[in-house]
Amino acid sequence: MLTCAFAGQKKVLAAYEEAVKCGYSGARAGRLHTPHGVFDTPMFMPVGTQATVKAVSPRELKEMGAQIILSNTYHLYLRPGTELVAEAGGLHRFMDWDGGILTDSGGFQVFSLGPLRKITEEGAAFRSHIDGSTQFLSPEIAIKAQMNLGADIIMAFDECIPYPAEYQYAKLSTERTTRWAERSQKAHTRSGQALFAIVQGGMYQDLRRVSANDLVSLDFPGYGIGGLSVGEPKPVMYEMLEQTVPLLPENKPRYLMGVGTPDCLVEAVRYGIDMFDCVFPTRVARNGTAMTKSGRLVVKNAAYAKDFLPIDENCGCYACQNFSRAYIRHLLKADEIFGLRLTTIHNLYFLLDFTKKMRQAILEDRFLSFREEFLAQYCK
Ligand SMILES: N#Cc1ccc(CCNc2nc3cc4nc(N)[nH]c(=O)c4cc3[nH]2)cc1
Ligand SMILES: [Zn+2]
Repeated sequence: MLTCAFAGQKKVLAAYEEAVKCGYSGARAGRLHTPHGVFDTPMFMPVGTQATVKAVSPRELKEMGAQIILSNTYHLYLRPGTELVAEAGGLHRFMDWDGGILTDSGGFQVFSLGPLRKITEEGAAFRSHIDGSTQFLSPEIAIKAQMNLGADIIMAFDECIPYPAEYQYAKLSTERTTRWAERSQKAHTRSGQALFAIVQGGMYQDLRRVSANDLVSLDFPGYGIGGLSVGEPKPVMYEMLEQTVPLLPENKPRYLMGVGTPDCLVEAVRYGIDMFDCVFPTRVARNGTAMTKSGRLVVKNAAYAKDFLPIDENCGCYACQNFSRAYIRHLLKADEIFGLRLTTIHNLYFLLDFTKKMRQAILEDRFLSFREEFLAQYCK
């Protein structure tokens, strides 16, 4: 079963002005117990949408410190089918990954990938982005699919409310997501696997509070915070976190879905978030952009043609330990696959290492100064 122990940062605010300006820090360092191991939080989960984290191997993921990776039910349901994965022995065996796996329920993909979708109380009808066939997902179907895949943590079927959305639509959708969470819970019969609910509510403080309270009363082992990182301004995302996180049980993990960049991670950790996932590091890597503590470095740019330094001299990743910006730029310009492999390895290592540094700062009770120093150097 999933259990957590969190060592929160001391609640005592330092006497000086900055601490009050920064506000209370809800940052905490936890340990997540799953059937595939005990994992440290805060954590970043590399995204392996179609049962592979694009361009890197399970061995490389392990070497860079990945603990839990994310896969998408929507994609694996459409191709190759979750029954096939079950026949192969489940997702861990299928992709040869012995760490933790979390599967998203499809709630986001159906509403962002599947064209011509129709939502009813029963579920969501949509057209497959692969072959245009008419498909249907409901809480029961999504949970059955995730039990077939056999992830350690699975997500309730929900609707990710688009941004912006009218209050009345957000209200009705959030209430339906809560009913779908209850149906997900009833359909979930696989022991040893944790089902997280997903808090919705759009960008409305009152709906966020109602959603959180209703889902907490259904007593899930962990909580995703959905409906964010959907185009809203970052201050609005932080405001929704401020309204939502304090209502969630302190002894259960909080997972902010679809986030993302180190500035958002450090702010969300301050509000008490433990888990993150995002395609950002792997997607921008394939466009030749590297993530650094000072912001993005577009390795493909001509400026790096004769730059024989690594992407980041202080980075311990395979790319920075062995190759120069000039070499990686050459590979990217030549469309050599190894080039985007190296940028992907660097970006994933950067975020995984960043969460490790945040955890250490929390354990040493210096998270707020760590946050201040990082944000002062990082340009978005
Ligand atoms: N590069 C790049 C890049 C591409 C997309 C994004 C946005 C990711 N945001 C996001 N993922 C989500 C997944 C989600 N899954 C579910 N089931 N429900 C959500 O409300 C939800 C909300 C999300 N918001 C961020 C960066
Ligand atoms: Zn590196």
